[in-house]
Amino acid sequence: MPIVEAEGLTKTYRVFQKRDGLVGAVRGLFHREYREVRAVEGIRFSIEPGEMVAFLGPNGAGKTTTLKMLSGLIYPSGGTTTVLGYTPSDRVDAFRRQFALVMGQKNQLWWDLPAQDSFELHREIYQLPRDEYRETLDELTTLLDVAALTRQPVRELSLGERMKMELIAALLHRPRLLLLDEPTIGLDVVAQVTIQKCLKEYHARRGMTMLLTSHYMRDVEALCDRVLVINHGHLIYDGDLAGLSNRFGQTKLIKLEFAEGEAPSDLARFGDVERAEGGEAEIRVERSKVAEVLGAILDAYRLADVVVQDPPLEQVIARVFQESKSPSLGGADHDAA
Ligand SMILES: Nc1ncnc2c1ncn2[C@@H]1O[C@H](COP(=O)(O)OP(=O)(O)OP(=O)(O)O)[C@@H](O)[C@H]1O
Repeated sequence: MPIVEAEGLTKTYRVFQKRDGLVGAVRGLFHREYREVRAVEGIRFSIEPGEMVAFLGPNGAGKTTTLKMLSGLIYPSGGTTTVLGYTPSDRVDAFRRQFALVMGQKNQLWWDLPAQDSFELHREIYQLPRDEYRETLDELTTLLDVAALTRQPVRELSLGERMKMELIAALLHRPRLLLLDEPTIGLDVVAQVTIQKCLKEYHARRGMTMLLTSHYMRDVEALCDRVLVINHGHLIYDGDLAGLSNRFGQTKLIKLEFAEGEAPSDLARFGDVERAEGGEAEIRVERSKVAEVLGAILDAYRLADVVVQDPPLEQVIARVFQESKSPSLGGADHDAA
C-alpha cells in the first residue's frame, strides 16, 4: 500500500486585495475584494514505502503548499490525499506519531534553551520509552556529529548546527514518513553534505519514506532516485532522474583529452566549444548527434581519453521550468511511477 496517495489534490488561497491610497483603504473596509491564488491544481501521485522522492519546482510552484496538505496543516480545496492510511487534515494522533515535517526556514526548537531540553519535551509529547529515546538520540547525535552541542542554547549554534538539531528533533520518534522542506537552505557545502549523509544513512538503517524539496540539485542527486516536478501548481514530471535528463537535457557534453599537443583550434565545427585549455576541450553537442560527432572527432584526431556527460541537473531543471511555461507542457504529465 502506498505511504502517500494524492488524487486531484488542489489548493486555492483566497487573498485579500488591498486597494491603493487612503480612499481605497477606507472603501476596502466596507467592500472587501479578494483574489484567488491557485497554488496547487489537481495533482496526482503516489509514493511507496521506503522511497526517497524529490519534489522540485521554481519559487511559488506549490511545493510547500503540497507538503502542508500532506501533513494536515492546511485543508485541500479539492481532491483527496491519504498519508500513512489517514486523511491528514483529520490530524489524528496515530497519524501525527508516524510522520515529521521539517521546514528549513522555521524553527521548532526553543531558541533560548539547549536542544537537549526540546528533545526531552518531544520525548514527553510522544511518550517515547526512555531506552528507545536514548538509543535514537545517541545514534543521531553521533551521525550528525553534534553530541557535544546539545547542551548549548540553540541561539548560540551556527545555522548548520541548528538545522542538525531540528533534524534530530524530527527523527526522535522514528517517523515512517519524513517531509523535508528545504532542509539545507543557506548552509555551506560541508553542512549540506553532512545532512545528506545522515539522511542517507538513516534511511538505510530505518527505511523511512522521504519527500524532499530543495533548490540544491546536489541534495537531489545525493538522495533521490525519483523526482516530481511541479510548476504553477501542475505536476509536469514524475519519474527518475535519468529520465529527466533524457527528456529535457537536449545536449550532451563531450570531454576530450588529446594524445599530443594542444587542443585543435577548429573544434567549433563539431559543436559549441565550452572550454579548450592545453590538451583538453569540452564540446556541447545535440544529444541525437553525439555518435556521429564522436566518430568524426576520432577520425580526425588521436585522443588519450573521451567522456560523454549529461548536462548538470541545474541546467536540465532550468529547462524543464522554462518549457513548462508553454501550454503544451501545462498539464500533469507522468513519465513513470
Ligand atoms: N497562506 C497563503 N495565502 C495566500 N497565498 C499563498 C499562501 N501560501 C502560499 N501562497 C501562494 O501560493 C503559491 C504557491 O506557494 P508555495 O509556498 O506552495 O510555493 P513553493 O513552491 O513552496 O515556493 P518556494 O520554493 O518559494 O518556497 C504562491 O503563489 C504563493 O504566493
